[in-house]
Amino acid sequence: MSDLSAQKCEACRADAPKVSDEELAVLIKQIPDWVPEVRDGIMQLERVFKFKNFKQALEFTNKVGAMAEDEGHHPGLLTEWGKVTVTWWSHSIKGLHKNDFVCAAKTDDVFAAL
Ligand SMILES: C[C@H](O)[C@H](O)[C@H]1CNC2=NC(N)=NC(=O)C2=N1
Repeated sequence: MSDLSAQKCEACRADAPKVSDEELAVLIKQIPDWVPEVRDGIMQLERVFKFKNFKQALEFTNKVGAMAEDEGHHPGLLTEWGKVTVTWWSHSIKGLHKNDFVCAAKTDDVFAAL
């Protein structure tokens, strides 16, 4: 468990600050497999996880979904044969909040524990 994944998501209101470029540079080092990407003008974190078949991909998807419900913070999840694309961003601020880095780290932990 990393320093990030040991944290809990906090309530994120519309006026919460987005992670700055400097903060992003520090945080991303703790989740090196995630790629920051701007989509539809919104900065997001994305990682593709590979599996042997659809069943394993779906099992991972459900575990990430359960973690997200527990945190009250929800990702984009695209489940396909042999892969799941997970995308984290904060809808309320249309960008990245610390919560997204916490949940990306927790997603890594879910994968590592399979
Ligand atoms: C009302 C509810 O708490 C909010 O809509 C939460 C739920 N999950 C969320 N998930 C994400 N990724 N961003 C949000 O802003 C968000 N808001």
